[in-house]
Amino acid sequence: MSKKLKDLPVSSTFTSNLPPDPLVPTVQAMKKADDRILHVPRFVEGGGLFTYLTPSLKANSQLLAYSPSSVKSLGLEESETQTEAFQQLVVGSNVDVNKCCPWAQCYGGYQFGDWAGQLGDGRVVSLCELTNPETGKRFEIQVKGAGRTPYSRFADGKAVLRSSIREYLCCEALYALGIPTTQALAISNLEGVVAQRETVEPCAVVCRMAPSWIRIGTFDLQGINNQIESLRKLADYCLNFVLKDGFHGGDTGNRYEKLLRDVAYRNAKTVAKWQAYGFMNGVLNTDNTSILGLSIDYGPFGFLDVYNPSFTPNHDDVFLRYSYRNQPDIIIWNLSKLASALVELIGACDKVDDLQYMEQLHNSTDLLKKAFAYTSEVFEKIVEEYKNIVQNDFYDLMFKRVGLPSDSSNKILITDLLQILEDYELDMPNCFSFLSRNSPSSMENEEYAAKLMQACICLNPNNERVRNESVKAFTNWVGRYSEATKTQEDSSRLASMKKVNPHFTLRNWVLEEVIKEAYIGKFELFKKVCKMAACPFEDTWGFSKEEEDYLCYNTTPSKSQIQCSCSS
Ligand SMILES: Nc1ncnc2c1ncn2[C@@H]1O[C@H](COP(=O)(O)OP(=O)(O)OP(=O)(O)O)[C@@H](O)[C@H]1O
Ligand SMILES: [Mg+2]
Repeated sequence: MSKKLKDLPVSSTFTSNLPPDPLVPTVQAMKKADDRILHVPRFVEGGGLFTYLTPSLKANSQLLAYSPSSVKSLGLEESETQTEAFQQLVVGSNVDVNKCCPWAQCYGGYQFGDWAGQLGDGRVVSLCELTNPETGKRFEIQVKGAGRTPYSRFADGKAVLRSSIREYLCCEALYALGIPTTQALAISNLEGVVAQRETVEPCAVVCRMAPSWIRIGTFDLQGINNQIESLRKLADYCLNFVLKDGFHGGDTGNRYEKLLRDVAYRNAKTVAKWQAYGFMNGVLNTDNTSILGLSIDYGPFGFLDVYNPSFTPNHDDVFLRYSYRNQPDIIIWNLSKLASALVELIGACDKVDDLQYMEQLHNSTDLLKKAFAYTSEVFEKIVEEYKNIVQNDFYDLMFKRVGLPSDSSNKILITDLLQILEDYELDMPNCFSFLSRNSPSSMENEEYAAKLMQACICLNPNNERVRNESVKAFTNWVGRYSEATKTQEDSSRLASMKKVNPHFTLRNWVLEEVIKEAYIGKFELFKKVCKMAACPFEDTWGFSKEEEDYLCYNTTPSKSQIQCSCSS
C-alpha cells in the first residue's frame, strides 16, 4: 500500500553513527553557529565526516518533473508529488531541524589520478533518510544545487539547469536499463537564480536518493589524514548499515578485508553493465566511485553511439583516462586507493580489535610493511575476482542482447560483431535495436546485412567503400549468427531481446536539444524525453512516429561522439 510522505519513517543513521565536524558537533551547535562556520569553505579537521547545516539557497521554485520509479521506490502515493510538502522537500526548503537535521558529507578524492585533497558536498545537502515501510529500503535524500557549504572550495554551491537536466534524465535512463544507480526523485527550477559558467545560466535543484552516498573518496580522505579511528567508524558503519543487503565479502580475512571484496564485487557488477550498454561516466575519480557500486555523479557522461572504445565523453579528458575502454581498469585503480586507505585495518588481520596492537602497528615500520604486503596480496586476488565478474557479466548480458545461448563458444560472435562496429565506425545502439527487432530468418543474409548496415551507418553515410565492406563483413557474421540461433523459436527470442535492448538511448545530442529548448522556457521535449528515458524498451511512447524515430535513431555525423565539459 502506497503511503503519504508523512507516513515514511525518517532517520539519520549517517549522522547518528559517524563523527561530526568538530566545529559543529551537535544540532544545538549548528543552531548557534554563524554563516562562516556553515556556509563558507574551510578544512574540516579531526576526522569529521559531515557538517550539520541547512540549505542556504532560498528561492521560489517550480517542480519540473518527478520520477515515478523513485516515488515507487520510496513507497509513496503518486498524488503526494502534488502536495506542498513534497515540493518543499525536493528543493530542501522548510526543513524541520528538530525532526531531522540536514548535513553535508566530507570526502576527498583522487581526480584524474592526482590527490585533490578535501572535496565534500560543496553544493549538496542531505536532508534526511526515508524508509519505504513495505520494502524496508532506506534512502538518503539529497538536494543538489542547494547553496554553499564548508566543502564548496572556490565555487558557488549552485547547479545550472543544463547539468541538472542531464543528471535527472541519466538517472532515469540507467535505472530503467537496470544499471545500479543513484536515483533522481525530482527536478525543480529556481526562480531568478543564475550562475556564471561559460555564460550566465539559470539554476535548478535535483533531489536525488540512494541507500548511501559514501564514496571511495570518503575513505581516501580519512586514510590520507591518518584518521584511523574515523576510518574504522566509517568502515564499521558501512558494514552495519550500508553493505548488509547483498553482501559479497567472502569467507576469508577480517571484516575490513570482506568490505574491500564486497565493494569490488558491487563495482564489478556495475562496470560490466556500463560496458554492455556503452555507458561512460566521464569522470571516474575516486570521489565519484560509490562503495555500493552505484553509478554516481552525472557530469560529462555519454552513451557510445559510434562504437569507438577509445572514446571519452569528457572534453577535458585529454589522455582518455575515462574512455569507454578504460573504465574497468580505472575502477581497479580506484579500488587500489580504497585498499591503501584500509591497509592497517586489513593488515591487522584478526588483531584488528586489539587496540593496543593497532597502536603498535600504527607506529611500527616493520608491522606496517607486513600489513601492506598482506593487503597487496589480498588486493591482487580481489582484482582477479573482479576481472572475472566483469568479463562473465559482460558476456552474459551481451548474449542476452544478441539473443544467443550463454555458451562460451558464442563469445566470438560478440567480439566479431563489436569489431565490425569498430572497423566501420557504426552506431552501437542502432545495431542492437535492429537485431532485436528483425530476425535473420525473415530474409536472405545479404539483405539482412544491408539493412543492418543501413540502420547503423554513422560517420560515413556516403562512403561507398565503407558501405560495401561493412555489408560484406555483416553478411559473413549474419550467416554464423543465424546458425547459432536457429534452434531457438524466433518470436520468443526477439521478445526476450527487446527486454534488454532499448529502443531509446539517451544520446548527448538529444540532451543538447532538450536543454536548448529548456533555456528558452520550453519543456515539452524534456517531458517527452523523460518518458522515453524512463521506459526505453517501449515500441512507442504515443508521440509521432517521425519524432520518435528521430529521437531514437538519428546518427547524423554531427550528432555523434559529442563531448561535454565538466562545467556544471
Ligand atoms: N558549483 C559548485 N559549488 C560548490 N562545490 C562544487 C560545485 N561544483 C562542484 N563542486 C564540488 O567539487 C567537487 C567535485 O565536483 P563533482 O562535479 O565531481 O561533484 P558534484 O557533481 O558537485 O557532486 P556529486 O558527485 O555528488 O554528484 C565536489 O566536492 C563538489 O561538491
Ligand atoms: Mg562528484
